Amino acid sequence: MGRALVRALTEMDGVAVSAAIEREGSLDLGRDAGELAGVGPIGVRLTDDPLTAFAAAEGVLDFTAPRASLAFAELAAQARIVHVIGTTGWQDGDSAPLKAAARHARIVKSGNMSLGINLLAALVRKAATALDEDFDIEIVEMHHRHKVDAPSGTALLLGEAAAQGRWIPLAERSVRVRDGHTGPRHKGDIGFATLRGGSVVGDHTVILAGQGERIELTHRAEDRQIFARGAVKAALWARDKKPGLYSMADVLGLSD
Ligand SMILES: NC(=O)C1=CN([C@@H]2O[C@H](COP(=O)(O)OP(=O)(O)OC[C@H]3O[C@@H](n4cnc5c(N)ncnc54)[C@H](OP(=O)(O)O)[C@@H]3O)[C@@H](O)[C@H]2O)C=CC1
Ligand SMILES: O=C(O)C1=N[C@H](C(=O)O)C[C@H](O)C1
Repeated sequence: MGRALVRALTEMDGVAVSAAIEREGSLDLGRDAGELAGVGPIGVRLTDDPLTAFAAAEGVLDFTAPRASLAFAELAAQARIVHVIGTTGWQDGDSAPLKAAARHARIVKSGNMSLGINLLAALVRKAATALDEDFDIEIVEMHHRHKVDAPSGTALLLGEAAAQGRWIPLAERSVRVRDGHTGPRHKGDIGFATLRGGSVVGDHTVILAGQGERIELTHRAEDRQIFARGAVKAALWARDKKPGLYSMADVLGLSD
């Protein structure tokens, strides 16, 4: 995503790359971020010094790993800047430190930065409300072979939308793995299925399966630039907002 973000930042108006961060020891440190992203040199060399980078920036676009994003949120709070978090794979205990950082930083966090998925989430919420528990909800996702977390952040976002539509807590009703003699499906559960392989950018389908009929709502991401452009849009949106924890639905005007 780092390369996609640099490409988006060089293509879009009103933004510029002030720094690009890699981990200590990375072989790419010192290389030009634009050259790595395939857009030619932009005069910004990869650094492993986030403190200096954050101090000089108005916002940070962060697609890394939960531990790194938590550390970056603390730095964004100290620098009082915008922090856009696309990272997925969060654990239960991660939300408290993020909320603490959002007292000073303007944080936009979403498992998916695309317009299409956030619109799909709104449709799923509506469908889950309209169709009662006689319609079983299952969420299927497929991603490229390099993805390390499951279910995807997007699948969980869509599951949350379905749970909101049904007024149920997702954590208590989600079934994330099935194996062996599982017994019959429990009415009202929200199931997840994960596929991994090849170069798939990101496919998500929410199935509402009833007796004798089935609705399938699908989004297929074809290009990672949709996530990068969404992240830049989120940063520009958050620039004049108060400190807080926002979602991509807030950015796109899709929240209730
Ligand atoms: N919300 C959205 O719309 C989207 C979210 N994502 C999510 O973004 C994340 C990244 O995805 P992707 O780019 O494919 O993954 P990659 O593994 O290709 O990239 C993650 C990068 O973060 C770097 N990184 C990890 N920890 C640190 C650290 N402490 N300091 C500096 N750099 C660090 C990694 O370095 P190293 O290789 O050295 O570990 C790596 O270069 C995932 O969680 C993915 O699910 C992806 C696409 C869209
Ligand atoms: O790792 C990815 O590639 C993606 N991750 C996000 C997720 O976990 O949902 C968003 C997108 O689907 C691509």
